[in-house]
Amino acid sequence: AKLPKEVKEDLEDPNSTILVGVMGKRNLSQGSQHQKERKTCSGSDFLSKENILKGSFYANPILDTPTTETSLIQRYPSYCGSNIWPRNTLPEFEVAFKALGMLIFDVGLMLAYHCDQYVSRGMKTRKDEGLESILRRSRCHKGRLLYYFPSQQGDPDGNSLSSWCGWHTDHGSLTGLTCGMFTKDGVEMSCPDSAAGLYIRTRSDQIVKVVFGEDDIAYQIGETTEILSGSYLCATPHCVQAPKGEKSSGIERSTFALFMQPDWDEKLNFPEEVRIHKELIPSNSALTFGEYSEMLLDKYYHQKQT
Ligand SMILES: O=C(O)CCC(=O)C(=O)O
Ligand SMILES: [Fe+2]
Repeated sequence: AKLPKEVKEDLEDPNSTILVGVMGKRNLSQGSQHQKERKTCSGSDFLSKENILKGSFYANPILDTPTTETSLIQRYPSYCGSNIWPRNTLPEFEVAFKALGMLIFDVGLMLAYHCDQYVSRGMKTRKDEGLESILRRSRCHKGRLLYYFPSQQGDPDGNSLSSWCGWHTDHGSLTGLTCGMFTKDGVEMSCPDSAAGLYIRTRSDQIVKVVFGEDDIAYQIGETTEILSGSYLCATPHCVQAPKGEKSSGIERSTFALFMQPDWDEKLNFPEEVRIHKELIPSNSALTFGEYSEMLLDKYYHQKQT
C-alpha cells in the first residue's frame, strides 16, 4: 500500500481488473476518502470493481503462468492470467508470498483429506472427486494480500460488526487465513479495540469472534465445498469489524488469504439437492468450475444493476 503510485500502476493487470496484481488502486493512492462506498470482500468482491475500503494484491502462489492458451486467458482472465510481481522495487516480496501461500496450501490439503473423510460418512463420493484430489490438481488457487484503510470516524456503519468488510461467504472451496496484523502509519501495534477483527456465524447461528495467533492458520469453508458435499459441510459466513473509538484512529489492518478452488476445467458433479445458487445449477448436468464462476459473476452483475 505504501509503494509509489507508478509502481502500483505497473502491478495492475489491464485485462483482469480483479484477482491478478493490484486492485483497489483508488484506495491505495487516495487513502481513505472513499470509505462510505461499497464494503465487500471476496465472494462478492470478486465481483465488485469498486472496492473502496481496502486494497488488494492477488497472485497465484503455486503457478506463475497457469496456462499460455490465449483463448483461456481471455475467457477466464482472473484464473488464467499470469502473475505480476514488483520484482525491481520489492524483490523479496514474491519469495515471501509464494512461501506463505504454499504453506497454507499444503496444510489446506491435509485439512481437505479430513473433510473428505467426514463427508464420506454421509455421502458416496469417488476418490478422485473428493476435495483433496480436486484441490491438488487445480491450477487456479489465488493468494490475496489485503490492506484495510483506517476507518473514518463518523461513518454511519461505524458501529456495525461488518464495518470493514460486509457479511459474505467465499466462493471457492477452502480459504486459509493468517491472523490480521494491525498497524498505524505502517508501524505494527496491538489494536486498541479488542472487538475489531474477523467474525463468523456458526452453524447454530452464533456470532463468534475468531481469535488465533500469528503462527496459526485459520480455514473457512467456501460455497463450492458446501454445494459439492451435499451440505454436509457448510460455507462459513464471515465479516470484519473495524476498530472503534478515538484511540483507534489511523489503525490499518493487513492479512493474507489463500482461496483454494477447483481448476477452471474441473467438471463439478452437483448433487440433486443444493441449498445455495440453486437457480444457477442445472439438474442432471455438470458444469466446469470456470463455467459456474461465469454464471455467478453474471448473477451478481445483474443484481448490482437492479
Ligand atoms: O480480512 C479477513 O480476515 C478476511 C478476508 C476475507 O473475508 C476475504 O478476503 O474474503
Ligand atoms: Fe471472505
